[in-house]
Parts: sequence; C-alpha cells; structure tokens
Amino acid sequence: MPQAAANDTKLKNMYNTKNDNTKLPVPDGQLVRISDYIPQAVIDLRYATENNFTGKRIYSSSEALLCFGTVKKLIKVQQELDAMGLRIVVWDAYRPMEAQFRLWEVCPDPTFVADPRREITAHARGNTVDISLTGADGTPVEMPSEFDDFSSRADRSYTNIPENARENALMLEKLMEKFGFTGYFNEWWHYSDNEEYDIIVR
Ligand SMILES: C[C@@H](N)C(=O)N[C@H](C)C(=O)O
Ligand SMILES: [Zn+2]
Repeated sequence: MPQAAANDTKLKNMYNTKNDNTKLPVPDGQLVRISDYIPQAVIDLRYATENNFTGKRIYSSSEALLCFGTVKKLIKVQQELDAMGLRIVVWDAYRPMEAQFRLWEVCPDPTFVADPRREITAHARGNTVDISLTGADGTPVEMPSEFDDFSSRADRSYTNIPENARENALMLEKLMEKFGFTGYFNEWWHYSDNEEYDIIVR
C-alpha cells in the first residue's frame, strides 16, 4: 500500500489514546492532547509560563489541546515535515475565553489579540494553533520574528526580514494551506483550520 494511503487508513482507525480501553472513535470536536497524537511536536505552551508578552502565567495547565479534527490535519503536516527532518513547535493551541480576556487586558489591540467582547475567538474554538518549526534536535528554524512580536515583522508581507526566514515561513504556510489551514495576516505563526467543530471540552 502506498505510504499516503497507509497514513489515511491509520488516521481513520485512530482511537482516543487516553481511553484506549473503550475503543470509541474520537469525535472531531473533542479536545485532545496534541502530544498524544504527534509525539514529535515540541510543546512550548508560552501562556503556561511567564515567557509571554504579559510576563505572567495565564494557563494553569501545560497541556496543548486542539479539536481532534484539527489534530488529524496537523498529523499530516508533521508527516511531511518528518521527511525534511523538521518538527512542529506549538506555542499555543486551545485557549479558554477567560484567558483571551486576560490577554486582551494587557494588549487591547485587535491587530494582535482578538477582541473577546465581540465573539468566541479563534483559539477558543479549538481549531487554531500558533506554530513554528525546529530541526530534529530541537534547534529553532529561523523565522521572521519571535512569538508574539507585535510589529510589522510578524506579518505575512514577509518584508524587511532575512531571506532564510522568509523562505522558512513561506514553506510552513504552503504546508499548512495544503492540509486545510489558513494563516492570519498579521501573525506568521497563527493558523486556523478551515473547518470548525462542535467543540467538546474535557
Ligand atoms: C495573542 C496572539 N498569540 C494571538 O493568538 N492573536 C490572535 C489574533 C488571537 O488572539 O486570536
Ligand atoms: Zn494565535
């Protein structure tokens, strides 16, 4: 069987690894731990640390969660990266609305933080991820800016940045789009799944 078909079969047969004894298929809207399905991913959940633009720990848990439907797409992205010796870095994933309000208090600028008073924001839908890349040994791949660099360096015009950084960000963008994600113009790291799910929070 060709590799791509084998991977699809594996995805279709995927079960919730946490409750494996139940053998129940996981609904696409179920929030699952990314690391359960993509062990190669580097989980660096910044809002679970003080290393973020607020300088405070916003999340009590360091688990990076996404809807299973979105994780299935991210698995395909990682499978292509495997062949290049690269790993995804997850800087943020599911973000509860309370956390969105805390980020908004510190940076009430809708260019860089979605306004939680207006809508259920993208990260709170469980289908949005803040992502970068490392090499196989965890060495960061050069990108246009640091995470949450709230300046024009972060936008997808990819101007006034080193050529390598532009090429790397564009490679990631092409791959994410191939598997059903759309990037947010003002932040090269922020991608939403083109599908939305009826989110099931554990
Ligand atoms: C705060 C930043 N990491 C981010 O995710 N911004 C977008 C616009 C959001 O808040 O949804
Ligand atoms: Zn984001």
